[in-house]
Amino acid sequence: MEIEATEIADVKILKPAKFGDERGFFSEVWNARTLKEAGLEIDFVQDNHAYSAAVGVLRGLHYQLDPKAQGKLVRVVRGAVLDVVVDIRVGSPNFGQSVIVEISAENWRQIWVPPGFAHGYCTLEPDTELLYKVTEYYSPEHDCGIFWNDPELKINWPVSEENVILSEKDKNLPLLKDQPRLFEFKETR
Ligand SMILES: Cc1cn([C@H]2C[C@H](O)[C@@H](COP(=O)(O)OP(=O)(O)O[C@H]3O[C@@H](C)C(=O)[C@@H](O)[C@H]3O)O2)c(=O)[nH]c1=O
Repeated sequence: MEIEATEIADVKILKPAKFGDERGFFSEVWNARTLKEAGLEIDFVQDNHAYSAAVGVLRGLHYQLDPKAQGKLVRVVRGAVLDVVVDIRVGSPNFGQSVIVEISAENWRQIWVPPGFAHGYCTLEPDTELLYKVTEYYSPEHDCGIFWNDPELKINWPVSEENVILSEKDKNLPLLKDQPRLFEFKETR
C-alpha cells in the first residue's frame, strides 16, 4: 500500500498493491494495521456502493455535521471519476481549498476524505461504480451540502451547468458562504 500526501495534510491518496496473474488480480483494498502504521487509525461502520450510469453525473458536495461527521475512504471499481475534497474547517489554513484527483478502476487509487471535509465527484466514464467506507452512520438530519459550482471554490469540473447531471437535492444546495454550520479546525483532527 503506497500512501501519498496531498496539498492538504489530512487528505491522503492510497494505492494498494495489485497482484496480477493469468487468472486476474488480487488486492488488499483495506488493511487496518497498514493504515494504523501510516497514522490513519480509522474505525469504519458502513460500506457504500454507488453506481452512476452516464458520464457527467455529479454527486456532491456533501458532508454530515458533527456529531455525525464522516470520514470516507473512496475507491472506484469500474469506470473513473474526478474526485473533489474541500476543506470546510473554519480556521484551517486551507479553508475553502480542494484536493482534486482522478480515481479509477485503472489507476486503483483511493482517497481518504477526513471528517471536516465536503466530498463530491463527477463521472468520467459511463457505468462507473464507487465503493467507500465511512466512519459514521448515515444521518439524514446531519446531511448537508454545498452547491457544486460555487464560484468561491473555483473547482475546474469536467462538466458545465448545461451538461451536468445532478440529483434534485444537489441542484438546490446553498453556497459555502451560506452554510448555516460548518466545522471547527482542530490541529489534531
Ligand atoms: C448517503 C446515503 C444515502 N442513502 C439513501 C438516501 C437516498 O434515498 C438515496 C440517495 O442518497 P443521495 O442522493 O444522498 O446519494 P449520493 O448523492 O450518492 O450521496 C453521496 O454523495 C457522495 C458525494 C458522498 O460523499 C456520500 O457521503 C453521499 O453523500 O440513498 C442511504 O440510505 N444511506 C446513505 O449512507
